[in-house]
Amino acid sequence: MILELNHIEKVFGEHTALKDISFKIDEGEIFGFLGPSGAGKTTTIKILTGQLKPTSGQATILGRDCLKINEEIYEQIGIVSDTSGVYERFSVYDNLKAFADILSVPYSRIDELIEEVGLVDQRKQVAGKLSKGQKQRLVIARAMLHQPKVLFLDEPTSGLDPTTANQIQNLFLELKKQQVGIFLTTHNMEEATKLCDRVALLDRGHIIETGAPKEICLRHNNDKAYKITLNTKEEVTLKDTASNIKQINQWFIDGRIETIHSCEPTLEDVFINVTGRGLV
Ligand SMILES: Nc1ncnc2c1ncn2[C@@H]1O[C@H](COP(=O)(O)OP(=O)(O)OP(=O)(O)O)[C@@H](O)[C@H]1O
Repeated sequence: MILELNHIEKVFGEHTALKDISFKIDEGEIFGFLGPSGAGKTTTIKILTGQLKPTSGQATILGRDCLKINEEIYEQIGIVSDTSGVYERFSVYDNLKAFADILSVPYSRIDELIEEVGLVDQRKQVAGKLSKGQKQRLVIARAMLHQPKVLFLDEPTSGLDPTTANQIQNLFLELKKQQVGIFLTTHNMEEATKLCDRVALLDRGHIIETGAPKEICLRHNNDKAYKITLNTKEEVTLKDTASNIKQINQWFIDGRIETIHSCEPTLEDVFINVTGRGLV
């Protein structure tokens, strides 16, 4: 077990930011924490990384109480929160070298990582002149420098174009193969569906659903329906009723169906159905 939260509550003054939060993350698992702004995602990361004390409940990371995280545990944690902390005037290589010195990581690891995150052409470029996506890769490389067992990714692809976001997401899938346990917060349900083994949907400090993305969507597939494109290019959506299924069968027999898809809800639909509000 890499992370475990048991009945965590966090109260700020009059405001309860987290209420009865429990989940576990295993090695090689990507766990997504999905919720709109203010839901409590960052507060959870702060509790898990020992930056904030919970009001009640217990949090452990790599077998140690999060309130007692020592250097040995910190050396096994990587955090990607935003692009602050990058030395703008240093090159990509020198940024990583500075952190390698702090973390006593051999320099051979720097080039290995530069290659892994796809910054070989930018190796000598100053960080201040990197694109947003390149800078994010640098931040990820920095978080991976000491080969942590746990990685916290707080909105890691927010503001990136879809192609860059996709490349960065693939990097996380590579890390998963290396058995890194990843805690990912995002507003982006497509990202969560692509990356996460399990997710928790967080609404105003409460977990309202948890499970594998597909499992959650199927659990909420109450109004089963099919979206069909006919060979006349006409598009129809039919509910799963006996007469509609008969009609669909007939269209198949007559060779009239060009495409057919089931219409199960997305994670965003589930969130809206349960809370009445969107994820963003
Ligand atoms: N130090 C603090 N003092 C008082 N209230 C706080 C503090 N930190 C967070 N909160 C409140 O706790 C709630 C959860 O905040 P948190 O930053 O965890 O949300 P979030 O889900 O990370 O949002 P975002 O996606 O915008 O980063 C919010 O209502 C916020 O105002």
